[in-house]
Amino acid sequence: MRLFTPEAMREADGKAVALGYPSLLLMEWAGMKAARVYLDLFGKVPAVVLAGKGNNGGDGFVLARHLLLEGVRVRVFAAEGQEGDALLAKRALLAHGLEVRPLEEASFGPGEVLVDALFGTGLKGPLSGFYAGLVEGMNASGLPILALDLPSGLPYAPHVRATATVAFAALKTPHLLLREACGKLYLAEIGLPKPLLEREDLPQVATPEALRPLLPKRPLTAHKGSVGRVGVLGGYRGEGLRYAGAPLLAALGAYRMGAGLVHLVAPEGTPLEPLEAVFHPVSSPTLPPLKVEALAVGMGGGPWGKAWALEALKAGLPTVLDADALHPEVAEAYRKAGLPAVLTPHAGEAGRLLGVSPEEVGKDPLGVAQALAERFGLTVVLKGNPTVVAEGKRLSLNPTGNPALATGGTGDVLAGAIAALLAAGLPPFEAARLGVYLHGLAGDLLAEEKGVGLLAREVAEALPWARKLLAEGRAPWPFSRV
Ligand SMILES: NC(=O)C1=CN([C@@H]2O[C@H](COP(=O)(O)OP(=O)(O)OC[C@H]3O[C@@H](n4cnc5c(N)ncnc54)[C@H](O)[C@@H]3O)[C@@H](O)[C@H]2O)[C@@H](O)CC1
Ligand SMILES: Nc1ncnc2c1ncn2[C@@H]1O[C@H](COP(=O)(O)OP(=O)(O)O)[C@@H](O)[C@H]1O
Ligand SMILES: [K+]
Repeated sequence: MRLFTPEAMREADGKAVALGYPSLLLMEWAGMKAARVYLDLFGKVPAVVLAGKGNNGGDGFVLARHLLLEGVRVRVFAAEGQEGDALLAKRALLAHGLEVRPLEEASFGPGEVLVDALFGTGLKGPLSGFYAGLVEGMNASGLPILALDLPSGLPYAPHVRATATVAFAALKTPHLLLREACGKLYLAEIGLPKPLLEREDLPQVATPEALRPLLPKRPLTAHKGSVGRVGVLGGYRGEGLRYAGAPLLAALGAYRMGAGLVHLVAPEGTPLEPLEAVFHPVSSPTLPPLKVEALAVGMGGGPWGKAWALEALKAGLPTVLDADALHPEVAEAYRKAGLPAVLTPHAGEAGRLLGVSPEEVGKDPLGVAQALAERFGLTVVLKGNPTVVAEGKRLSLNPTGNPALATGGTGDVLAGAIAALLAAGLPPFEAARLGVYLHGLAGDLLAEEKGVGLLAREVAEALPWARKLLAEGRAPWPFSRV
């Protein structure tokens, strides 16, 4: 599935029309599907539809007509000046005898649901004046808001903070990058010819359908030496902060992602856990001879991080570079060696790699992930919400994961998990996408069951559960499809 920009969406709409597909049909399906979502979420609670003068407003008129037909009390306030499909949709509504009043007279109160049909993909620049005030009033009302296509105002401020959003035809960039504003996300099929949605030049959204075939097979004859062995190199012994558990969590992540054997190379004195690992206590960052197919390096490495990574380079294996191994000179060395390495920075580490602030990273995660991938010629996992995976020109956004994962050690688990998939033979981009997806899904399953307060080791323990759901075709979609 591809992530559309508003421009790409307009192009697809335009192509459908050029093929002879009537655009009014798209609008009819959009409004009808949104009405269905409204009924599912709010039943017969009275609706106040706020419609702009563009096609987003047109979707609002269609929704109003369908709600009316279902016996919902609807009040409609609309901007003046509709043309084309939006005007036809307005006339169809008027034919049902409903009054459409000027937007300036908009009023709403307790016991009503607001439908935001003000602006969609046609917004140019931030809202100001009357519209900014209207949007702020809608948010301040505390009433539920169903946004059509996009919460109005996005990607700028101010914007509507929706309870739920129905995205039409495809997910657009703000749906994933500014997800907080969207509330519960629905993706509505509105009848666009399918080939128009297949755009290889756009970023991908990782779907269960696309990832399931990547799951490494486990033949009957599998043994612990045949399904992927992982070496974990990390930890630090000296002055300053010590994350002694970090490499242990990576080892756990690797095992729980299906590794046959995990070798743990860590400073003397590191707890000998998990029990299932093969331990190699060392007095300084060194690479002992290991029979493994992939490495995870840097977790808890502190001042040893760089040395761990440069030692690990000698193995010439697919490697996940995490945490303290994430330095420009390390990434450069792996690029020169032509090794399939996966960098797994969070915003702070990505900023360090590129020489920008974490805030700058947060403003443009897609651009930053791509810039890192191009600069170092490696695979990049830029962690956050959403996590972005980049390699060359390819970009993939991960739809799973939630704020319950914002707790110490979950990134270490991820590094080990991706290394296990590399060891099982997946290419780096695929290992990264699948690892990130399953790690996020594990977090989602746990959050659903327990809420906030997860431990990183529990996330590792939930990886087989996530993997099983995906393998059986039962992985829940993070967005409802209508
Ligand atoms: N064939 C299509 O194009 C379809 C479009 N659909 C809907 O149409 C939407 C896009 O429609 P439009 O392209 O008409 O655009 P919108 O309806 O999103 O908004 C365009 C209107 O907003 C005004 N405007 C733009 N920026 C503004 C600002 N900063 N302050 C105040 N006014 C501003 C423009 O002058 C224009 O009147 C989609 O989001 C979707 O909801 C759906 O009906 C499905 C089919
Ligand atoms: N708000 C959030 N939504 C989704 N995922 C999150 C959120 N916060 C953290 N995560 C995930 O949790 C992990 C945290 O990794 P990281 O910051 O490296 O932690 P640590 O260094 O403690 O292991 C990443 O996979 C990240 O994507
Ligand atoms: K809208």
